[in-house]
Amino acid sequence: MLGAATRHSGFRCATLAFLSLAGTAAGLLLPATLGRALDALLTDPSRATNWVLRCTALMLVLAVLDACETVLGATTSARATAWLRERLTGHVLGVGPRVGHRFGPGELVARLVGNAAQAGTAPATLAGLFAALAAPLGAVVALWLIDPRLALVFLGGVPIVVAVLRAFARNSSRCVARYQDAQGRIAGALAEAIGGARTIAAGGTADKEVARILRPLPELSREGHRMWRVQGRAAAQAVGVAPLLQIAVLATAGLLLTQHRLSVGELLAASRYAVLATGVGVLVGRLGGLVEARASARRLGEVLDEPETTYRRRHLPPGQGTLELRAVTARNRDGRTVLDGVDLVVPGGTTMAVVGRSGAGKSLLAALAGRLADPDSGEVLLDGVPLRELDRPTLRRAIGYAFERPALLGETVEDTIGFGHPTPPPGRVREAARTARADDFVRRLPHGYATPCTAAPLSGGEAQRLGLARAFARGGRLLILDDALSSLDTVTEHHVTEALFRRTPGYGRLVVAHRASTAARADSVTWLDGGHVRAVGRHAELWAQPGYRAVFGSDTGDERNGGSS
Ligand SMILES: Nc1ncnc2c1ncn2[C@@H]1O[C@H](COP(=O)(O)OP(=O)(O)OP(=O)(O)O)[C@@H](O)[C@H]1O
Repeated sequence: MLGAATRHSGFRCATLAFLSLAGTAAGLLLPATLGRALDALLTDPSRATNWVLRCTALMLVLAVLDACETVLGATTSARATAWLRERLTGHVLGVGPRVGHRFGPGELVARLVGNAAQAGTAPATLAGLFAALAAPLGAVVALWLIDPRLALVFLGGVPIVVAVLRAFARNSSRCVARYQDAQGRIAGALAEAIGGARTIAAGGTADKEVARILRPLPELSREGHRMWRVQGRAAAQAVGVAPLLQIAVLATAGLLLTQHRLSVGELLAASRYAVLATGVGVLVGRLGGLVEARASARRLGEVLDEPETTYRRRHLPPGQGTLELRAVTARNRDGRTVLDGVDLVVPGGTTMAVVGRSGAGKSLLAALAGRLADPDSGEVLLDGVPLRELDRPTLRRAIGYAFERPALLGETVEDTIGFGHPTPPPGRVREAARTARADDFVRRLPHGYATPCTAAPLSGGEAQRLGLARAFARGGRLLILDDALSSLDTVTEHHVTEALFRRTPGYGRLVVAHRASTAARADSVTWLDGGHVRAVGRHAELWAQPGYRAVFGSDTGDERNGGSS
């Protein structure tokens, strides 16, 4: 993941590394130039101006390079973050609902926002790290050039510095990973609570919820403190070692000066190179940044590892939306088999209701029927073609969905009904709204169909009618309603199902139903029980069985005709 982000910012990263290295080179030249200027001032003042001017030029170059590095570093991080977020968002939507089931919306948002921003700093940090490494290395070489003994004295203390840095990288990466996990859990619980705000308010459990959301807080605090301790320890050890090394180099340089092997200027240069060579503080900072970026990238990588749904290139032959499930087995995310070898045919041009007790797998079957999920084994076919072999536009044009709680996406009410690709023409949107019995209430909204969704507070039934209108407007040869009629009043439900179930040739309908009235109007009913299809038949025939009646919470025959006749 880090490699991909760095490759994406390749040119900027290379420029940044070049600027950082140029800054390091200028920084390394400065002590030698200062030393020369000092020697010239002491021995031959006529040459001193020249050296002083060189020192001034180097300082100017350093200031300009530093400014460029700051701007380029910030924009490189911003661009890498934007690229990561775009890639991740595309991937999450490409995988489909499965990824939401695995990570939860809060955790995904935390990764997409927080972790992507941290991982996005990696290319700039990496470029800076090279420069931060080059400075001490260059300083040691400079010490060697002044006098090899100075470099040897310094190198004697290097193993301690390396040990400090290694311990820092190892310990801090553990703390950072745990810290980010705790952050993700808080975000996940918060998103759940926001989604369930009504339930929490009704239950009067706000305080308990706050406690639940913030449960990982002590762990967060513990890991945060541990991180500071690791960083503090590394800095303290570095601070302890650095002055000792600097004094050793300076003492050696002083000795060499008394033996006339070094000039005063070289002593000055050596003292500054000793400071540069022990500049572990910058390295610790850069290394810390890289550790955080790596931990974040690991969390993004987990999301990207979730395989995207793949499509093939087949198209559909002419047909009326015949749906077929062949030996379909599907498990939930805990590995429990929900549907076990289900065989089912919904003949084109007919309506089939799917009924069963809560948790029987009706919604899962609806998801498999339109390839919102793939079965673990078996095959789902539309007009004889396996769904896995269809190309995406063909699949999505052929199958329309309406859900129990439709998401009202789009700017206006008209947008939300026409949501999808291609956008249906306005005439079709109105017609679909009339079929779904949504036209009346939409026209009563402040700006009718142009009312922004945010300014249209809708009841559950109204939202469901917009969801139904969306499915009708999109058309297609198979329409799947997953409990999409549950919030409609019985009169509206009657009208909608009449319009929907009217023997309209040309497309099939699969309707997850909880009400006997809905099942009664379908051409046939599939009764799911214990992972299997227990029976397929007409509602009136199945009603004779007590087990079937119990699905609707009734053991009397009163609802035989759906209670609506
Ligand atoms: N798209 C899906 N992918 C994987 N598992 C799913 C999917 N939809 C539902 N499940 C799982 O299938 C099991 C049955 O849930 P499902 O929602 O299908 O039952 P249901 O019969 O529709 O229940 P209810 O009438 O209460 O809505 C659950 O364990 C659920 O987590």
